[in-house]
Amino acid sequence: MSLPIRAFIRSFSSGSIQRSAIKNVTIIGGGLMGAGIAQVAASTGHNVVLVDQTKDILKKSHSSIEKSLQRVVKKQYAEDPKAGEAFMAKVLSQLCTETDPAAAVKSSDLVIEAIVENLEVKKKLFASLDKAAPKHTIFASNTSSIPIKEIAVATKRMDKFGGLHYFNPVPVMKLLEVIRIPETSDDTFNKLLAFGKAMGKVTVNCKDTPGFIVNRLLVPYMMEAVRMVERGEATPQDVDTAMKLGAGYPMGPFELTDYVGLDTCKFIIDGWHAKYPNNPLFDPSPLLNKYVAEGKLGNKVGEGFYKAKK
Ligand SMILES: CC(=O)CC(=O)SCCNC(=O)CCNC(=O)[C@H](O)C(C)(C)COP(=O)(O)OP(=O)(O)OC[C@H]1O[C@@H](n2cnc3c(N)ncnc32)[C@H](O)[C@@H]1OP(=O)(O)O
Ligand SMILES: NC(=O)C1=CN([C@@H]2O[C@H](COP(=O)(O)OP(=O)(O)OC[C@H]3O[C@@H](n4cnc5c(N)ncnc54)[C@H](O)[C@@H]3O)[C@@H](O)[C@H]2O)C=CC1
Repeated sequence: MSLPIRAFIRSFSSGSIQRSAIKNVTIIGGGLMGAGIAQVAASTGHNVVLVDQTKDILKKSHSSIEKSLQRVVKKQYAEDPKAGEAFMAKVLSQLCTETDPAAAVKSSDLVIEAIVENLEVKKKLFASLDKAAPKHTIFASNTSSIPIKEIAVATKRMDKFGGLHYFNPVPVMKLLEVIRIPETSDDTFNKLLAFGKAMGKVTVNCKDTPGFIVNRLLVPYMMEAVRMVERGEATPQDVDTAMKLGAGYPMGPFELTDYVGLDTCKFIIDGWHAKYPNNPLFDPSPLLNKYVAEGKLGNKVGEGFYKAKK
């Protein structure tokens, strides 16, 4: 592990991370992102309720959190396994699961939504949460590509609405994009920034523009790599090798697409294409569509452009 990541993870357990006004956090969606956000929020002293549609899904979320925590603890507490066990028990004791979103937000200071990248589904969820959550509760979406304002209009608390965009894998990636819409109050925005810092993340302020900062640059790059293969100019393997060894990226664009999820990439690009049909950077890709139609969604299902390593 590189030193900065080690120091970052160490700060979880040493209590050196800043505190924020937000203590009780509800995370809706226990997939790739929601599980990671829940893990880091609980590791940094927050009480976390993780919500998904079924108990079976939540069992998988819990076991992925345990595995990821074990990776952290194995390295962090290599010389003191007992303290590692205590840390892990403490983190897990601050995390519970729930299938009823309305029950899960009853004493929540902050709700972070990390469900499927679909505007209508997100709006429906937030409209119902708006009725169930206390007045003071702040709402945030982890959307990769949907304008925050288009989600926020489903609620009557746009002043308490913003975006918290995390990066995969959440326990390792240090960045958090904090997005405000014109209606977001200064108080809400400052609380979101403080919460991000309390989670040990470095925050950047973003406007509600397509893809915020990172995805506006990263997704067109990933899509152009797919188009390069569609045009028969190179193989995925050669593109990945080239970008890792020639540009110093930790993963090539095809490895990264498998890691993010081909379905998520398709949701992003299709959404942007529908909104900005004349921008060639947002053109859909027949090859990506084919893989998604075949159910090759990436590492989360065992296969995408590559077969996932066991
Ligand atoms: C789509 C969106 O909206 C936004 C997005 O998220 S875009 C995607 C952004 N993410 C990226 O770009 C990721 C790019 N890839 C990387 O940075 C790296 O390949 C990686 C951090 C994922 C893995 O790093 P690696 O060196 O190849 O592998 P690995 O050795 O397994 O992991 C590095 C360290 O992180 C730790 N780690 C990796 N995944 C982990 C996880 N899920 N939980 C806990 N620890 C983890 C490992 O234990 C390892 O620690 P040591 O160095 O102490 O051994
Ligand atoms: N995959 C990535 O690298 C990143 C994804 N995101 C965004 O995070 C969100 C989630 O993405 P992933 O975690 O990758 O998806 P995922 O497919 O791994 O997980 C989504 C989870 O949400 C659950 N879900 C769906 N509808 C629900 C509902 N109405 N109520 C409760 N749970 C529901 C699903 O059962 C699933 O477990 C998306 O908006 C995505 O764009 C953001 C950053 C990175």
